[in-house]
Amino acid sequence: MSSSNKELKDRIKNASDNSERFIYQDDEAIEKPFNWAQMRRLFYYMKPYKRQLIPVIIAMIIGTITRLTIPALTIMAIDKAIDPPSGDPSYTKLYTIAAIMVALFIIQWASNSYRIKYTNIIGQKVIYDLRHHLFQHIQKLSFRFYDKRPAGSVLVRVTNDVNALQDLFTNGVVNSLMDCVQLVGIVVILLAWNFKLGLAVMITVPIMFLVSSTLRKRIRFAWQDVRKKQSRINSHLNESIQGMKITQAYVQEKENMRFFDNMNAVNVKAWNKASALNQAFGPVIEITSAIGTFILFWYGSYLIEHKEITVGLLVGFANYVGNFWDPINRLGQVYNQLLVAMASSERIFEFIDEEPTVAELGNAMPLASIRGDVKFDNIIFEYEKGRPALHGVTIDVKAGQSIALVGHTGSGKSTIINLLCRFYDPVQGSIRIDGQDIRNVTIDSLRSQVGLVMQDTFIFAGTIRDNIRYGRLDATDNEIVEAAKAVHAHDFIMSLPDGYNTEVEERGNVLSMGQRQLLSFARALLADPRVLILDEATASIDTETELRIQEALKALLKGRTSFMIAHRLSTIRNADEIIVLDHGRIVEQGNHEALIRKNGIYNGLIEAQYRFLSA
Ligand SMILES: Nc1ncnc2c1ncn2[C@@H]1O[C@H](COP(=O)(O)OP(=O)(O)OP(=O)(O)O)[C@@H](O)[C@H]1O
Repeated sequence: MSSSNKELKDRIKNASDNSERFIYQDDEAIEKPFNWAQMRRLFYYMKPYKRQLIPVIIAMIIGTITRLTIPALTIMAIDKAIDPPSGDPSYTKLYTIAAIMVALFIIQWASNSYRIKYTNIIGQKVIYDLRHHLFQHIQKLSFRFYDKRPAGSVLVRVTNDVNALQDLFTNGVVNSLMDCVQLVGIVVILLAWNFKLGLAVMITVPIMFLVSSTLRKRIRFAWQDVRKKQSRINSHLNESIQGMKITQAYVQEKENMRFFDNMNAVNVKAWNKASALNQAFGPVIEITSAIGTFILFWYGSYLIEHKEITVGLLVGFANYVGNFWDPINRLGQVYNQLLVAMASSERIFEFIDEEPTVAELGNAMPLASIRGDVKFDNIIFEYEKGRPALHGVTIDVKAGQSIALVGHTGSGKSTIINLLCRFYDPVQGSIRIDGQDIRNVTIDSLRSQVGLVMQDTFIFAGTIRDNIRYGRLDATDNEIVEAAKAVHAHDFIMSLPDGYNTEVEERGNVLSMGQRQLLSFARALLADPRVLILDEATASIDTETELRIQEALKALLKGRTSFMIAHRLSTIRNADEIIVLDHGRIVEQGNHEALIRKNGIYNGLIEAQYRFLSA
């Protein structure tokens, strides 16, 4: 429901940042001082397009020369053709000058069009390269990097920060070069034609510069504030949408709305302020340039009276002075862009300079086809210095064996699988597959032979078929169906409206938990890894699905070495070996019967968690 005008006005007036419930990290680039080293680094991205830039710069020079020539022709038209000293107007001269002017306008138009078109094309290529480089790099970064940052902040750098450089690369660089040439050209011409009048006209330049830079600075800060507010709205929206189910479940809609309204109003308030400042800019500039024009005509007519200049020259001066403020204005704008670009590029380079903590050795060899023997040798690992998550874990697994990892929450089960996939490297000890230390082999060759089925099955937006194919992109449709059949997913897929062509949304919200599990099994089976890691879903499912999943698991695990973070008793029971973890240590090990007989920690865990199932 919309609020009344007065209510809305009051809300905007009283909106305040301080009433915020959550703290959002500001992820918008503010500005940074100019930094040459960074600028050089940015320009490095333009290097591949050096040759393409040459015709653009030539077009820019032609455009500038023609622009500077046209007012000179106006003077000529007045002083030599319309009102020559002889007092006898010459139409032939006038037509010739007019024809030259038309030709120059056409040349100017053509060169400007060329320049604008190609600066945009080159700029977009540079932005493409930069985004490509950044994304390529962040894909290589290790889990430690992502542990420290919310996904949103990574996203902002790949999108907003790169976008912030767009203007600089597409228009900024070439246009400012053009503006500088034009400014210097005008100053030289004006002073050469009439030093005194030139100087008089330029008195307003420092005033204009001072006024414009002060005002611009305030406008810049005001818009930055708007962006900050908008980015908070984005963060809040992102969180709200993701947490919508919880909001509705806890009936927090009203509170959420109140909070959102405040943010919304804070944003409008900031926008109003920035926009008011923006509107003040135009008149201030116009008044200053009007003062310049006044000086020109006042002093110019004085000089005409004293026969120091001609009428044509005064008209020419007026023309040039008119062309004077635009470049000054644009240079001010580019300066603003540059400061924001400094902040954005600093943030981009911070990511690009980040080295993956799990690095591939220079002489790493691809891991040859493995059998699947896995050995953890006295592994010590810590996520944060001084807080070990694993204290000397040794596990020896023969190819084809299935291992169930059990233990209380936080006992180190996921850590073991993180290390086996080499998402992190141990602080001490080694992990060997078929006798080879996994640090000595290429990461791709390792991960392509170690399959991972996560608890939170990730379903991508696309068809069911594409989602299964993600396991092996060159799999045929037939292989996909075979994999689905093997893990008993075929029947439910066929019952969907379009079978394998059914479109599923990102994260697969339309599929049930069990169905998602089966899809991820099919995906893993297609990839056919020798070593399989499975983080079993914790959600309880009905007995029929449970049975189907157990059947599917059997098919999936057959002939593979497997590590399972098992939550279901049926899965744990079927494992060849159960490893019981407690606070990062292996405290018990053996098969289900042996461990139950032992009547130790495992028995306690099973008693506590699965009593109702095993009864
Ligand atoms: N990214 C991380 N950064 C810092 N500490 C972490 C990180 N991930 C896990 N830990 C810590 O390491 C320890 C082991 O965690 P791990 O995730 O391996 O436990 P888990 O047995 O898999 O638990 P759960 O059953 O709840 O998933 C815990 O104390 C946890 O707080």
